[in-house]
Amino acid sequence: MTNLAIAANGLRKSYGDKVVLDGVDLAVPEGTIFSLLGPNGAGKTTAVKILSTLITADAGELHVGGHDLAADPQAVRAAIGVTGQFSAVDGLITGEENMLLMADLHHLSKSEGRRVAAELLERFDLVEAAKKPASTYSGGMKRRLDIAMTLVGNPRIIFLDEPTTGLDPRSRHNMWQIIRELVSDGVTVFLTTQYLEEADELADRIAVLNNGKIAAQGTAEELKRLIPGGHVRLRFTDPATYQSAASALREVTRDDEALALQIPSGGSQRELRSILDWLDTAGVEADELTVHTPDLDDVFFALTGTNVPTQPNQPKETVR
Ligand SMILES: Nc1ncnc2c1ncn2[C@@H]1O[C@H](COP(=O)(O)OP(=O)(O)OP(=O)(O)O)[C@@H](O)[C@H]1O
Repeated sequence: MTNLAIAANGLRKSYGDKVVLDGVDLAVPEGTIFSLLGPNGAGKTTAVKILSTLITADAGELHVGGHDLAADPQAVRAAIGVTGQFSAVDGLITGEENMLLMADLHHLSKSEGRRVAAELLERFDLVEAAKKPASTYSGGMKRRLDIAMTLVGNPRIIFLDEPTTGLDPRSRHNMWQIIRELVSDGVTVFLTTQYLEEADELADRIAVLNNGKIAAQGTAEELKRLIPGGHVRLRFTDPATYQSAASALREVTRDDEALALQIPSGGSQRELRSILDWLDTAGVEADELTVHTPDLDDVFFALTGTNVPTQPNQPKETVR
């Protein structure tokens, strides 16, 4: 059996009357990336704070790194690293000084601290900036420094709370590469994100948190299979043309308001060709044809009824 880096059973947390986590079960195998996905206020940060010992749960059996969270929080702390939405970076001192401070906190000797700091600054492409105050760093550089600081203690499990929120696309891709490299070294990553694309790219398993409960859990592919498949959408501008197309193509879904028809389709070339042939035979000429394949956005919407921001450069429909 695979060892679990993180295991939660029946995790509960309320603030006053507000139930934030309402019996959450999580299982994260060692050396994998797990993504907790949820809209704003779903309780992602609360889950991270509990699992990283910053706050206590009201109920639940929780193990991190094989240690019981309630009985041995100190051992959990020694096994983990946390990079939160609010970074630990001190802007008044340089990147290098931040790293050395971290090395001191981990009781490394002066020479060992210097060696580790130099190695990590190099790895995260911060050598040139190392002697500059961290307040002058870009958002992406600050996040990289933050992760580098987290790695000083050589943690086996890392919690990354929304690590790419606010970063530009290139810094986001850099961060993804860093996360992949961490996992290839055997580290377990627990990642929270509002970006479906990010979970899709990185995570071995994804859990969707909604209203304090896990709405669904699985690989990206498994989650996509939970919702109805793709479709071809035909849009018309002339109501009469729309009506005659709708009666010619009887087994399609109608959207009378939008003058649109939807034909179920997996989106393969073969299927598209046969749909086009069918339309030609029926004499249907739509003003617009779009192919829609289900993605995590659809899953998220179906499960939570919430739209979340996607990347602007990710068109999910191809317009002819
Ligand atoms: N210390 C606190 N006292 C009272 N309510 C709190 C506290 N911390 C969080 N909450 C509430 O708990 C809910 C979950 O918050 P949490 O920060 O875990 O959500 P999140 O999923 O991380 O959201 P975001 O993506 O906005 O960071 C929110 O409604 C929040 O207002």
